[in-house]
Amino acid sequence: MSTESGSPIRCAVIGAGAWGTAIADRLARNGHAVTLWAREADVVESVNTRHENARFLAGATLHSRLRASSDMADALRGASLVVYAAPSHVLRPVVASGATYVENHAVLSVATKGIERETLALMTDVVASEAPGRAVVAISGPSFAVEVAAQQPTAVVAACDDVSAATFVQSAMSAPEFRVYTSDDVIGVELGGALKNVMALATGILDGLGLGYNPRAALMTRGLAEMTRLGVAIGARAETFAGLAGLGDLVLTCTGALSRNRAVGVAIGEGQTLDQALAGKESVAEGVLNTQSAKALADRAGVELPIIDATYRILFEGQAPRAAVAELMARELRAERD
Ligand SMILES: NC(=O)C1=CN([C@@H]2O[C@H](COP(=O)(O)OP(=O)(O)OC[C@H]3O[C@@H](n4cnc5c(N)ncnc54)[C@H](O)[C@@H]3O)[C@@H](O)[C@H]2O)C=CC1
Ligand SMILES: O=C(CO)COP(=O)(O)O
Repeated sequence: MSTESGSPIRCAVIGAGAWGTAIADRLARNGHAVTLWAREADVVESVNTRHENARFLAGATLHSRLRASSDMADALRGASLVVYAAPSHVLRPVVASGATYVENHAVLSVATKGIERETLALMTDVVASEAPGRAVVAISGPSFAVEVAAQQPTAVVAACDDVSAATFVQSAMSAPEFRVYTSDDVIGVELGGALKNVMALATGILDGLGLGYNPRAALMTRGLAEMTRLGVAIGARAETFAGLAGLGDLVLTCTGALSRNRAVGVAIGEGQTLDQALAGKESVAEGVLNTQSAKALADRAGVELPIIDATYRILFEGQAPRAAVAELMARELRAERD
């Protein structure tokens, strides 16, 4: 299964939002033959004729070898590597709609960050259940699509319990400006990517309230403790949350001005409702749905997550952000390690 960097393979990237487009471009730059599946005809046209995804990644010049298609069979046939990058709420139907065209020998991978709301399944489990019989590798870590497309140095992690599948993805994607580590802690890597989006919303709310730097640092630190606590309860390793898909992505998304989740939080902290903050946006803020699924997952596992609960109350129960902050600060005093 191993691919030396430099031995070209056929790849399909399914989902042409900002992240799918940046990944497809990265693979094309490594010499692979890449087809990017997009559901929007204007995206296909824009990529194929102008080497740009004007709708979801405007301004980035894509490699001329990258081809887009709206035909799932065309994209998937002959592909040795398939990367799914549709948002979490539509990943299952997107994978299912192309499952019959996926090659038996293909390595599957998923770059979506989320927990399925209805089933509380991780994204690798969604892919595995809709296109069974192949290894599924989670790709996660601190990686704004626009910076990857601009070839700015980035490090991510590819996680699978099948080490050779993770190494296959590592070899196919790595480049001087794109460093891919491997991991066998799929749950930790996936949960880190899903939960940091909730923390980005929460830190955005603090920033929107104008509360300064102290609460942001406190929230990120205690947020990481919550992420780790839930992860360990469902089978992840604690140290994974100190890695790229945990702390790394938490720092990026909670502090980076490019984060869509953080921006939604800022708008809410400034006084908008959730509907107002999301109005007119075509891009996804996964943290919104993932606040619901993370809370449900924690309830099922019997784990206490005060910051995620507070975010839930603000987003879905109308609690005033300042009241939620006051409630968090007034919780019973305890030792840090508890
Ligand atoms: N944008 C980024 O910098 C990064 C995004 N991600 C993750 O990648 C995933 C995809 O996000 P983006 O690429 O940013 O998306 P985006 O926000 O740029 O675009 C939205 C995407 O959703 C698709 N979509 C909307 N409704 C759909 C439907 N009913 N059926 C099928 N597809 C539908 C659109 O076709 C489009 O591809 C998310 O889980 C996100 O958290 C991960 C790392 C970086
Ligand atoms: O996951 C991301 C970077 O790693 C992107 O975060 P946002 O979806 O908040 O922009």
